[in-house]
Amino acid sequence: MTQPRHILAIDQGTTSTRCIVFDAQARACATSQREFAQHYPQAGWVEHDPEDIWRDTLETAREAIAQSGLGAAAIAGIGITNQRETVVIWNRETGRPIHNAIVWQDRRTAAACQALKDQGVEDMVRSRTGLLLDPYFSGTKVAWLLDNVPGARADAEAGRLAMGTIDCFLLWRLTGGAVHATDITNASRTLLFDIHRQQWDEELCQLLRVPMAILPQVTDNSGIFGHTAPDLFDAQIPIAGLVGDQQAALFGQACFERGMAKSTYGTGCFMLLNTGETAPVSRNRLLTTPAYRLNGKTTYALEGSIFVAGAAIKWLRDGLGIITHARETNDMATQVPDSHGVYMVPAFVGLGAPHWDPDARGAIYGLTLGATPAHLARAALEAVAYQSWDLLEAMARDSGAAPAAMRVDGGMTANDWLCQFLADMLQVPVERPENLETTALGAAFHAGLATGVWSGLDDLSRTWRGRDVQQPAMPAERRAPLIAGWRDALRRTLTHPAPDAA
Ligand SMILES: Nc1ncnc2c1ncn2[C@@H]1O[C@H](COP(=O)(O)OP(=O)(O)O)[C@@H](O)[C@H]1O
Ligand SMILES: O=P(O)(O)OC[C@H](O)CO
Repeated sequence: MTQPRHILAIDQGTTSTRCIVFDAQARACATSQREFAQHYPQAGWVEHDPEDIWRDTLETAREAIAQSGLGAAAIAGIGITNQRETVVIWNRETGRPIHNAIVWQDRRTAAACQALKDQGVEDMVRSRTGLLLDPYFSGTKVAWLLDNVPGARADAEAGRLAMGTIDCFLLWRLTGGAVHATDITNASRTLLFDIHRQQWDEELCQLLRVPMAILPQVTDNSGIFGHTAPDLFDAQIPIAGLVGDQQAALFGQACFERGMAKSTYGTGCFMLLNTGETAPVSRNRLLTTPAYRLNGKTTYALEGSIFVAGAAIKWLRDGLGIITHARETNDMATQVPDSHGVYMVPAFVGLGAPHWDPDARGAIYGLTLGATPAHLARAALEAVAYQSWDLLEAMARDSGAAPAAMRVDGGMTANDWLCQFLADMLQVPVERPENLETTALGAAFHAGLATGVWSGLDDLSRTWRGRDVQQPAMPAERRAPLIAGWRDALRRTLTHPAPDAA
């Protein structure tokens, strides 16, 4: 039989799960996708049912393989990429989760984070993990589960429970409970992992009250981590790539050189800048995060995380009912010459980088009787670009220079108007790739490296194909007052004064 040359990528995102089969030219040849339920048990809380995630993963994987016309035996490997920080705890014996997954957007541990800050440990946590004390990250969510599910803490201490981010949970299920492992990009988002020594940190585990017995083994991004259980597909497939979704997008965009950057516009927006082998501590409240580890060698990135991007467009549709489809916002934004002074600060779940204000809430300023749905839609899109500018500015201050270009991807980048406004605000060319599914592609790349479909990073770089480039075109005298208006709206929304920039 000929050597298998296709890869199945599993992209388990915040609102949907999709599986894509890629060929050796990095072209998608089959796709299957499902949206799944979001649970909001209290204001600021967000949960997912891990059984929904598992069911959708298995069904979409089977559908994509069937649609490709290939059998499972023709799949060289599976690459898993996932919404990061979202955490599940399950029983090792039964494999059943003890509670719903707590999602990255969930704010229930804001008080726990504040209590840790009051102990004066944030600088120590930052220097070891590259993160800040914010409910976004998994560690305080794990402690919440152990404290609130009856019997969980005792079970965890006795080694009966396992914890994992979604990659880890899916790897466990796909291997029939044989492998409890996660990769470095996911481990690094827990607040429990030292990104310099590259191991779980005993002191941090004690500080966050997480027993080390529940933690998974930490791996490179590319390697053979296990095989699918015999009853799942018509052949056992190696699981050969594991990577958090934003690091996957950086990899899928072929940003392998120091100084290259990408920004992904889905539910949230995540901008990552490759910093090479150095892990700089940000002076501007950005995160330092491993981008990938191959053969034990780590490449790092600076990251800016915005919690709400496309989610604001979803709110225009589902909350306000002023649009029927997200794509309508493109035409609405072009129907009006400007936002009519309307600014939206989409702090629906607090604000992430560079402000880190979990208590801020969304606001709309500048409403007059002349404001229309088109102005609101335009303000929601503009907010995404203004927030991106805040990140880029922080990155440029940290690294000495802005990247030469920004590679963009994610569902929102189908919006041409947004891409041009982004270029105008960022003042760098905005490059869209031919394949907008860069997250899934990044996971496929990792799995393909481990299974010999691709030979190395140069081979992967050759597969990257640009679709178009938006050049900055707005005159400075028009841009400056827009940014000033945004800054003013932001200042009115923050619950604490903006930290001084370094
Ligand atoms: N043409 C568009 N204009 C603006 N927003 C869009 C457009 N198409 C999709 N979106 C938004 O993009 C998001 C979906 O992007 P996607 O990358 O699939 O997200 P995720 O992976 O986070 O689930 C949704 O929030 C949707 O509202
Ligand atoms: O599911 P996405 O694509 O919105 O990504 C979520 C991020 O990984 C959260 O850190």
